[in-house]
Amino acid sequence: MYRRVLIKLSGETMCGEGSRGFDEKSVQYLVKQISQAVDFGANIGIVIGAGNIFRGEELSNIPYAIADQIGMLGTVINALYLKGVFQKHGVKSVVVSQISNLPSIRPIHYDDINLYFDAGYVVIFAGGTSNPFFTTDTAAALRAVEMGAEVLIKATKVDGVYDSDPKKNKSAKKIERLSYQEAIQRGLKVMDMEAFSICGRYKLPIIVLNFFEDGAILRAIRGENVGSIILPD
Ligand SMILES: Nc1ncnc2c1ncn2[C@@H]1O[C@H](COP(=O)(O)OP(=O)(O)O)[C@@H](O)[C@H]1O
Ligand SMILES: O=c1ccn([C@@H]2O[C@H](COP(=O)(O)OP(=O)(O)O)[C@@H](O)[C@H]2O)c(=O)[nH]1
Repeated sequence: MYRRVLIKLSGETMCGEGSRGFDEKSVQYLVKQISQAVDFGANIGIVIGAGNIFRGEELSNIPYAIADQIGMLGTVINALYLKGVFQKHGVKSVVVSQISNLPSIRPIHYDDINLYFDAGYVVIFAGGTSNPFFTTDTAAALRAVEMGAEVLIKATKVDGVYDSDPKKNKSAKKIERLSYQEAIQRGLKVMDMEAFSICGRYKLPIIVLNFFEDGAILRAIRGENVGSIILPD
């Protein structure tokens, strides 16, 4: 089992695949998946994307750096939304970020993160890496290392790593176990190369699983075989 886990959630977990905004049923499902992990006793950190609101690449009429800052603000919106629904359902959480000092957001302090976990809070990291030109996959890898996670779970729309994009190639084959090096060399685009590289450097395992498979996150945290795992050689 894993005791300390960083879960990367796509923004689309807020609304359902291919949709936009927030959908009550999707958010209920999300709260259920995270509650299961919290009730199991794991320390949970979350990095959430903003694909349900805005991705920088969607705005081609303004400079990338500015579009990406709008994207990062989207992650702050999602983090606060998540905190709100967690609160409603009795899940204790704290939002931390370096890019926003709103009344419900705290700055990131390493010492405090341990205190939050000791007190049973879910820690939601908002604002990506704080830098344009990156994505929340890279933010997830950085925050996972910073919070001392034992594993990074990428909860996404496919049930693992394939030899090519399974959404585009129906005969793609699943790879249940691989190394960071292999993921980078073969250009497997389920995650950013920067994220693979950071996790590889700090020997942090990555599990890629299907968020829409009920209970998959909990099973992965319990140490069961779910999705694909990326490990050192
Ligand atoms: N080799 C691969 N194995 C699995 N998925 C892949 C691969 N290459 C591309 N993908 C695609 O990557 C997607 C996950 O990445 P991304 O869209 O960034 O997810 P998220 O929105 O969860 O961050 C999958 O839905 C899949 O279509
Ligand atoms: O460190 C970061 C993280 C995110 N973003 C911006 O925020 C958007 C939303 O993040 P992401 O695409 O990772 O969301 P997801 O696909 O996971 O929902 C990105 O498209 C980028 O524009 C950024 O500039 N720097």
